[in-house]
Parts: sequence; structure tokens; C-alpha cells
Amino acid sequence: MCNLKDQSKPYDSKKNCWIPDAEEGFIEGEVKGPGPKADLVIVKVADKEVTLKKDLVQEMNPPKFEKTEDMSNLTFLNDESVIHNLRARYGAMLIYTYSGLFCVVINPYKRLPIYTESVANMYMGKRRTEMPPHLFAVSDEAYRKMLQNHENQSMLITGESGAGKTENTKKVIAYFANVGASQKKAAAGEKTVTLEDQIVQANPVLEGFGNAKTVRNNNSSRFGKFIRIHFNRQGKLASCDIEHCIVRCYHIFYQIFSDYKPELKKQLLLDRPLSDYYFVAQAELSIDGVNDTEEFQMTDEAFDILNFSAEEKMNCYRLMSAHMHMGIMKFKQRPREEQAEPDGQEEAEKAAKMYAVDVDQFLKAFVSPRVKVENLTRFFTNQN
Ligand SMILES: Nc1ncnc2c1ncn2[C@@H]1O[C@H](COP(=O)(O)OP(=O)(O)OP(=O)(O)O)[C@@H](O)[C@H]1O
Repeated sequence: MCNLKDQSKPYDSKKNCWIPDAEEGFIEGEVKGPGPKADLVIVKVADKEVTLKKDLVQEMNPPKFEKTEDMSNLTFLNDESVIHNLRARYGAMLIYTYSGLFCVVINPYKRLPIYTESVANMYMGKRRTEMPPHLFAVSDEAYRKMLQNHENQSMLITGESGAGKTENTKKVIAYFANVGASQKKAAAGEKTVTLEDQIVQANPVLEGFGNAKTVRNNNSSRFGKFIRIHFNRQGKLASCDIEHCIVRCYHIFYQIFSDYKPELKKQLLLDRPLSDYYFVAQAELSIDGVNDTEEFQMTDEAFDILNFSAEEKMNCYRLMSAHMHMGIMKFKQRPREEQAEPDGQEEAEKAAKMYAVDVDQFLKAFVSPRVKVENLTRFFTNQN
């Protein structure tokens, strides 16, 4: 995608260079000669000459690499050259660029017509070098390798919040759903739900419950996902499963369990080991470099500075422990009935005590919820 104007620029590997710039990060310069000291060099930038430390001046690549599709080809792989290449491509709305095995994506923040079915079809069965860089090329390569080598393939999609991980993941899933479609598309007006529809449509549900608007991203995923798509021997979709990976639940749960207030666990009726509290103990219990005892001291003292009374603070901790107790309450199905009933009451009693509510009312709210509709109060059981 390198145009002629880019390629025909005069170039001298000893002279053309990148130098730091406060606004742009770096700009083009031309080495004029040695500076007054051995570690200095004189560089011409626009119409003036500046003296710079040699190690601030970085080599520039020959013009034939302008907007190169694979940055592992670059003669000089310094930060400036990599960023310049990504920026130049992005300016031409080329958001995908390879760097060896990696595919770097820059979020365009606007809908580009590069994910249509016809574009996907163009990438199917093609070699990476035959087509411009694209997520579809990476996906197709993985698909072919799976079929040829009968080996599982994995793609890691990573980046900071708002970088485009979720969007690109959806495109990968849609690509696999398309390439591995097992059933014919329903005719217009016909309502057949295919497995590929289901795999693609799992996303709105997951996003509705698992995403939220943050300052950095209007649709920020609040948990990581491990998505597995299974294909049969013919390369057709067989099933899909998604595991969520929350690295750790809210810090306060682990802080309460720390030894900063040794009497607190007893007061909160947390008499089991932390690993028993399922929802809190599913992932990491500790974080490298984070001391929950010290953190809890900071939380507790911060409450004091915010003028929380001792009772108000305790009420906050009671609410947290109530959540933990609730997380391990058990229910079972009544014999020969659809209706659920509590399976033991010990944790419910502790939770109710922490919420300061009556345990029978509390359990009733779980097994026979009531919904107020206009002026009628309806009782729902699992039967109706
Ligand atoms: N390829 C793309 N084309 C158009 N818009 C995009 C693309 N990638 C990302 N965006 C836009 O950027 C927003 C943020 O992207 P996305 O939600 O994928 O980020 P993320 O990396 O998953 O962030 P988080 O880690 O916060 O979940 C999207 O809602 C969308 O508006």
C-alpha cells in the first residue's frame, strides 16, 4: 500500500533520522555533522539546526518501507519507526498491521466497511501474504492450521481498556461462525435459529450483563473471557463455551478476611475458611505486592476521616459479610414438585442476622417472590 510519492523520497541512511519533539513525540530530521562533543550531533529540523545527544537520534527506515504491512521487515525497529509506520497506515485508514506473528490493530472509532461478508469471503483460504493485513487473515490461518494439523489453535487478544478487544473478538467469532457454518441460512421470513446465530448472539446477552460505561470506554467489559469454539472433523461448528475469568472479586472481601481486625470475622459470623465462600474464592485470593491487612487499615481509617461512626462502619462490613453468607446458601427441589426449598438454614440465618431481617421472611423472599403489579400483589412460586 506504499504509494509512489512515499517511495521516491530522497533518502540517506546516515542522514535521515527521527528526533524527539515535545508535541509530536518525534519528527523527521537530517544529520548535518558531529557536535562540539563526542556524544553530540548536529541535526537540521525544518530550517534550523539543533545540537542533540546522539542517543536521542534514531535511524529512519528507507522509503520503500513506508506503510509496510509487516513491521518485522523494517531495517530499523526503533520505537519511532514502529509508531511512524502505524501512524502513517492509520492515516490511510489501514488499521491492521503485522509485526511478525502479531497483528497490531488501532481503534478507528468509526465503522469501516472492512468486516462485511464479502470481505470475509475474500480472506477465506488465502495465504497471509496474498491479502492486506486483517484480523480475518489471522483467523483464517488459525482455521486452516486446525484443519490441516488437527491441533487446537488459540488467539490472544490484548490491549488497554477501549483498545478494541471486545469488538475484534466479535469479528473473530463472526468469521468462524461464517467459515464453519453448518446449516443453510433460513429463507426470508423463516425463523430457524442456527448454531452460528446462537454463537454470535451470545454477545448482546453477555454485554448486557457484563459490560458497563466507564470514562475510557462506553462498553467496557468488566470481566475477561476465555471463549472456546469447537469444530467437528469437517471444520463445521460443533459448539461454543465461554469461561469468565474475574481475576479477583472486590478487595473489601479479602480485606475483611485479613488480620487487621482479628475480632471482625467472628462479629460477622464468618467462621469458615475464605476458600469456602464460593463467589469470593473462585479466582485469586491474593494479589502480588498487595497486602490486604495494610489495605484494610487504609480503608478503615478512610471511613473515619469521612466521619463514618463506628456503627456505620460496622454496618458496611455487615452488608459485605451478608453477601458472603448468601453466596453459600443452598437450595433443593421439593420431591415431586417444581418448588425449591432451602437446603439447610445455617448460612441464611447468618445472612439475615447481618442484614438485620427476619430469617423466615428472608427465605420466603427467595422461594416465593412477590411482585406488585398495579394494586395487586402477586405471589410467584416456581410452579406458576
Ligand atoms: N474495529 C473497530 N471498528 C469500529 N469501532 C471500534 C473498533 N474497535 C473498537 N471500536 C470502538 O471502540 C469502543 C471500545 O472498544 P472495545 O469495547 O472493543 O474495547 P476493549 O478493548 O474491549 O475495552 P475494555 O477492556 O474496556 O472492555 C467500541 O465500543 C467501539 O465503539
